[in-house]
Amino acid sequence: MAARKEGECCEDLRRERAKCSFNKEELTYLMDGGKDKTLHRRKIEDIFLADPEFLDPIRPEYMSHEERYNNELRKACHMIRKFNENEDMQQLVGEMEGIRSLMGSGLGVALTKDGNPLALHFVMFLPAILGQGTVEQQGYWMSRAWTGEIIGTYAQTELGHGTFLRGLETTATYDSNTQEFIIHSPTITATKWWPGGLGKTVNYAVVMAQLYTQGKCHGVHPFIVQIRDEETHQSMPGVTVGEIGPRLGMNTNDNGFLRFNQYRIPHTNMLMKHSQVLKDGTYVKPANDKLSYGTMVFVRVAICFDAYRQLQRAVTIATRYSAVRHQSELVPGEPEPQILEYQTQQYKLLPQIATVYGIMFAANDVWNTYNEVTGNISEGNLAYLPELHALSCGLKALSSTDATNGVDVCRLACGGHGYLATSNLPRIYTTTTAAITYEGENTVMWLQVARYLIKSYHDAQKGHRLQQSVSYLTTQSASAHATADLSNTALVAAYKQAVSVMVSNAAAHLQDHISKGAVFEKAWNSCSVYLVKCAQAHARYYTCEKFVDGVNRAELSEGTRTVLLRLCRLYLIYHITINQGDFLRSGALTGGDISSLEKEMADILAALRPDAVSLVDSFDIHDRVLDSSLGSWDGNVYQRLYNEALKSPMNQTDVPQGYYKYLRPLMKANL
Ligand SMILES: CCCCCCCC(=O)SCCNC(=O)CCNC(=O)[C@H](O)C(C)(C)COP(=O)(O)OP(=O)(O)OC[C@H]1O[C@@H](n2cnc3c(N)ncnc32)[C@H](O)[C@@H]1OP(=O)(O)O
Ligand SMILES: Cc1cc2nc3c(=O)[nH]c(=O)nc-3n(C[C@H](O)[C@H](O)[C@H](O)COP(=O)(O)OP(=O)(O)OC[C@H]3O[C@@H](n4cnc5c(N)ncnc54)[C@H](O)[C@@H]3O)c2cc1C
Repeated sequence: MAARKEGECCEDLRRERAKCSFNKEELTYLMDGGKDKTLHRRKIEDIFLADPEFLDPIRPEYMSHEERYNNELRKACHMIRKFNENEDMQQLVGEMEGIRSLMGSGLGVALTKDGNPLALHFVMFLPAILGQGTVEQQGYWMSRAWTGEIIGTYAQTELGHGTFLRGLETTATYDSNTQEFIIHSPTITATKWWPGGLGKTVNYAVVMAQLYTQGKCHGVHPFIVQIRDEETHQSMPGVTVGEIGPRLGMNTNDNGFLRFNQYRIPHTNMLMKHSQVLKDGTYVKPANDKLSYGTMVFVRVAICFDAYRQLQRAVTIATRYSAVRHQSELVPGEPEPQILEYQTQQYKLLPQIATVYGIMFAANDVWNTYNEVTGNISEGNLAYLPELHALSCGLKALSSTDATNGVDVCRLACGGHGYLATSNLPRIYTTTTAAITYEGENTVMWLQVARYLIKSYHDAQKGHRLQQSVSYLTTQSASAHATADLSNTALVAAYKQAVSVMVSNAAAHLQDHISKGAVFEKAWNSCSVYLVKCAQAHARYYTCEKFVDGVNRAELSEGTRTVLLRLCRLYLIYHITINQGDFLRSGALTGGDISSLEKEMADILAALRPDAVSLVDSFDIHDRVLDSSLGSWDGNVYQRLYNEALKSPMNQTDVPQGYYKYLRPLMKANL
């Protein structure tokens, strides 16, 4: 593949690549999960990227909203057809994981650009059927949905409520006479608002609605609802559906609105894996009423993978550009250095490379936990559900925040050119930041983690055994850091101690408010800024621990392990230095420790500097997936910027229409 061949690059990048101290392929294999998987991924990329159907006639930024939607829909449908029509392709791409990569942050971002109208079908509609449907329901709906015979989305959020699910207003009232549910939107705020693909693309949706049967409300449950006619694609009688208008980014996802007027669906359309309504209207409770939130748990875990892949792209662009860009003088009279020579630039970029690995190791761990816990749930054991919920909320919030901040740091690190659409950094940013809001707004996610931490803290006080991710709340004490041990193990212990003290302080603050007469919920609100900090510190500790474990367990040659250990060390130290107050106040580290760590960080930046370009090369991102004038493999930055500017439709004529209509009359007004 041309974009990966050595030798075809500018002199700056050639020299950078010659300095590489480790085996790049080893890191690529580590990220993909093994050599076979890397080869497999490259093969799929080669097939899809060679297909001219996936090319855009012009940059999507120059198209109208509707043209952009049609262009992305064309490519998304071609992708599904290519997949369905070819058995070899199905074998090659694989099941859910492969198709998710085609639709999402892997290869998908090269095939469709600013949101994929079919993404929610694969990311949430199919998982909702699998996670919430009975075996018979899965058999019926999956066979139709998998091939694209029907297309669906996940319609939960309403105009009035996104976060507070118990406040959703859409109703599903069971009529035992006809054995139907009546779906209804009683108010304007009950209008479903935001679901991807809902506006114009889908003909079905999993609708989350308050279930009423035998005169009683049983809370939010999932229903498969037909939105549009399968032949004409017109909206069904009793259904009003449309698109919600332009957004910060992801504009071709056709996020939509949806209202129901006493709309009837068959009894069989309630997804009944966890709770049931019998034909006579009797309600059968689930083992845990939060099981109907399961689709969100799955997607929160998946978001962690999207987050680091977006950051990988941004930091690849910014690092290569920083090796090609020369600016200012480091030493008066000497040639202008590559901007990557500036320590401040290294401090912007190298921690982002480390963050990619930190999130990756933690995400892999949560993914394994997700599979274990869902396996247990299917056998009736729900003991680990609260821990999984807290981990998935915490890591979703940490990864989307870190990736968004990191992408913006990369954009800023490219100076003015990073602000250009052709750098692709603006689009990567608008896509990444959306994940802070969707699938559970991050502050709300942090507060869920804090709730779990405080509960666990109180359990520990009562002498109960804690689940593994919070077991440190039993064992750590607030004793001052005694030794000069600053090994990775000692730093992870310091993270644990800092959170442990913070959680115990938060519990004391809560108790203080309660002692003064506040009800628990009001006391909680009064402490919530600090509670969020506890949750963030916990998620950071967890990520640090998984990073250290991940590097220790990886099978790597000496040189590759050394570079990965440096990144790991940088990650541990970086977050200590930017949150040093937590470590000092808790007594986990001394001022002297932090000074030593700051010095060490400067040394690590210098040690990693020669490997910077090779580190991002090892992410192995194809030029078409990067889609950036600043970040391509060959480093031919200036020519690409110029060529892209020439393609602007405004440059197809010398004098614009606007000149004759507006400018000339103004300029010649006094003649
Ligand atoms: C390509 C583009 C892809 C884009 C995809 C985007 C798709 C979407 O955005 S879909 C919509 C996503 N929406 C959300 O995520 C909504 C966020 N809100 C929520 O999840 C919940 O309402 C939440 C968690 C905030 C609070 O729920 P609520 O029912 O009020 O529960 P609450 O009273 O706080 O807690 C009750 C208990 O349930 C637990 N709980 C809450 N959620 C869960 C869960 N998912 N699993 C297990 N337990 C849970 C709590 O921990 C708590 O436990 P405990 O009492 O032991 O402490
Ligand atoms: C790009 C995109 C795609 C989306 N796709 C879908 C989709 O496919 N399907 C779907 O159903 N939904 C979708 N959503 C909706 C998304 O899930 C919600 O926007 C999200 O859950 C946040 O809810 P909200 O908008 O009601 O925000 P709000 O809850 O109103 O949040 C507003 C502010 O209030 C704060 N706040 C709210 N509650 C609390 C609390 N308890 N404690 C402290 N602070 C609080 C928040 O932190 C935030 O600062 C999408 C959203 C976006 C942006």
